[in-house]
Amino acid sequence: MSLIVCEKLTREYRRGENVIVPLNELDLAVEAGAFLALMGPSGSGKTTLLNLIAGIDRPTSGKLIIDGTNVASLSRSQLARWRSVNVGYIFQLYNLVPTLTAYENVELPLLLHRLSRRERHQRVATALELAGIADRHDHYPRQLSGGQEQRVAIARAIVTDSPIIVADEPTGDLDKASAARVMALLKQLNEQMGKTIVMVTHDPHCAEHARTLLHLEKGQLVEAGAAEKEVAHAQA
Ligand SMILES: Nc1ncnc2c1ncn2[C@@H]1O[C@H](COP(=O)(O)OP(=O)(O)OP(=O)(O)O)[C@@H](O)[C@H]1O
Repeated sequence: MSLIVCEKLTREYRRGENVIVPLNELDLAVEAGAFLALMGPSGSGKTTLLNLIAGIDRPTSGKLIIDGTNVASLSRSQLARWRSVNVGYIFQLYNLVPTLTAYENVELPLLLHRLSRRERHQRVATALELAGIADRHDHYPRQLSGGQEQRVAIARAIVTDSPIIVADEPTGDLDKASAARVMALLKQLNEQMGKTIVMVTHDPHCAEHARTLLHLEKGQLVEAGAAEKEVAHAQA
């Protein structure tokens, strides 16, 4: 069975008389271990889909089954708990807490888990090490470059060892070299640690690192990309 299954997944927003439908009866299956890039024009529903998969938002209708759990049926507190175990989120602008050090930012998601201080320390140290940013553990976000901030954010996303990582334009604000480093890191997490990654990107160079490429338009998947991409990888 697929790890993530969307069936007629729909999200509507109502503003007075107006109804916006960023996701419109979307069907999608993502296998465990996939590295999926989502592309599409602005407003096509990419972030909306990511937020639903991450359990930050809830669908208006349709099914969203992740690892056998019908995420839409969970209560708010169950969803928060589910999210803290299952999904790490990487944002375009990092979303680090400015008053906390790199170490403390990475430690934050673990405070929702029952762990001893020692276990927490081990996990934070491992995540910082994996993200290649351990030497900056006591720096505050303002003392870091964008690329370094994003690596701290990646450490925060992996510290709970969740099986799924979602990333919303993770290199959108980075220079070429930092972007390449972040993409190499995501690839490593996918290939060596088996993380399932769903990434939104506008950058074709970024999308090339993924194993499957899907296009969204007006809240629906449009064919093209996926099959070609799979073939290209198979032949590589
Ligand atoms: N909370 C909200 N309330 C009302 N409308 C929303 C909300 N969130 C998103 N939308 C609308 O849904 C549509 C899709 O937004 P979404 O952020 O998913 O697009 P996107 O494909 O990620 O775009 P971009 O590439 O510009 O980030 C947009 O028209 C947006 O204005």
